[in-house]
Amino acid sequence: MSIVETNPLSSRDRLQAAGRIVVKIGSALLVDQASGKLRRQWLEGIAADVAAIKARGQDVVIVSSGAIALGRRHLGLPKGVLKLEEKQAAAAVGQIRLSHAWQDVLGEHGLTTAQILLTLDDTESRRRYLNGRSTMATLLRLGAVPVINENDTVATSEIRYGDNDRLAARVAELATADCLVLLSDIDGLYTANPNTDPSARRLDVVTGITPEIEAMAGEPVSGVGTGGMITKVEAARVALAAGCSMVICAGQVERPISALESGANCTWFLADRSPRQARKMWIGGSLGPKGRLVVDEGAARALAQGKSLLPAGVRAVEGEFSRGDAVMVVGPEGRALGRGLIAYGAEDARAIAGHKSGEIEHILGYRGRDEMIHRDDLAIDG
Ligand SMILES: Nc1ncnc2c1ncn2[C@@H]1O[C@H](COP(=O)(O)OP(=O)(O)O)[C@@H](O)[C@H]1O
Ligand SMILES: N[C@@H](CCC(=O)OP(=O)(O)O)C(=O)O
Repeated sequence: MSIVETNPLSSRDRLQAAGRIVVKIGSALLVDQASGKLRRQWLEGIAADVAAIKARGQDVVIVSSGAIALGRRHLGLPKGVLKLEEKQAAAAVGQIRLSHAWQDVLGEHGLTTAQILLTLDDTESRRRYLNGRSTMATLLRLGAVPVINENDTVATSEIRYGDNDRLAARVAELATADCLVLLSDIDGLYTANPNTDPSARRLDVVTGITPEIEAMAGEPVSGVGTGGMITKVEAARVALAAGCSMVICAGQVERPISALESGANCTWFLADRSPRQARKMWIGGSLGPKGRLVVDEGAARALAQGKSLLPAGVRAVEGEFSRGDAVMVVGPEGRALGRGLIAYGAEDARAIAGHKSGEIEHILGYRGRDEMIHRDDLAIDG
């Protein structure tokens, strides 16, 4: 049975223990349904919450919906379901307003906002995923608050996440976050849709996405947003697999994250591994290696200590592969040491093998990564 009745740790403990938190905000919270206008005061409240988390030294990434809901009014589009091209046009108009609003409210707290618009391809294609990951890591290291949305204007139906719950889970994975907060119009997952079933009760904690949990979420709903509970449960599946715990709580209150920390109702979906462990399991287990790197004794020792693989320690590069592919790493006597995602294609890897990282730019004509395989992208055996 995967449903636990009580939550041994408080939400405050869980949120404060996280190094990196992704907060997903649905359209219905950001945009007033009747007027189609931005809910400015509410936005100021959430900005204050974000600033408080940042002040504790934690990283925050925001996944903000609302571009379509905000843009449609300015284009004079009718109420009701829009055609895809109308949604795309509305998103183009709404996104710029949404980003400005975030910049204003976060700027009040001295925070720098960074806009990232993603398409499904950006997280599903390994190469683009690695680029996104490294940009995200750099922004966070420099103290910015990334505000992310789907790039609705270019994403057509086959290549869309379609809802920001799943996008948020992919972002949590991309950012190696350990906590994903879904601010919703409801305070958690209920045993059935509480709007139609008065006997439905809210779960405090879920530890695995079983068919029973999926059945509770029911069918997707539509309104100003998209999704419903099923997309949140799917998001939980992705987040938990990435070692990121997820919480659903009500977002309508003035400072929803403060409210959560003060004990507001919610449902926690608890991960059973850390994001780092999850990533290593994924690299070690599910990716077929496309090539082999033979490393020297010094590099083998460094890898065993959890360090990155530098080009200087690579003696030979075998096989054909692209940047971001999985490769085997073997020691000087051919002993398998583990696997990793390589930062260079085969040709460039051969060119820089045996050279110091400082020579990369001179050899390749561009300044690539210092590491052949970064330690976060390595799964070393034993
Ligand atoms: N088992 C369930 N528990 C909670 N809500 C459910 C459940 N099944 C369906 N729902 C519906 O899903 C809605 C939340 O999804 P949605 O409105 O898309 O949220 P958001 O706008 O925050 O993304 C709830 O308000 C409720 O109507
Ligand atoms: N990317 C879209 C939002 C899609 C979406 O999932 O909305 P919601 O269900 O309100 O989180 C937009 O900005 O309008």
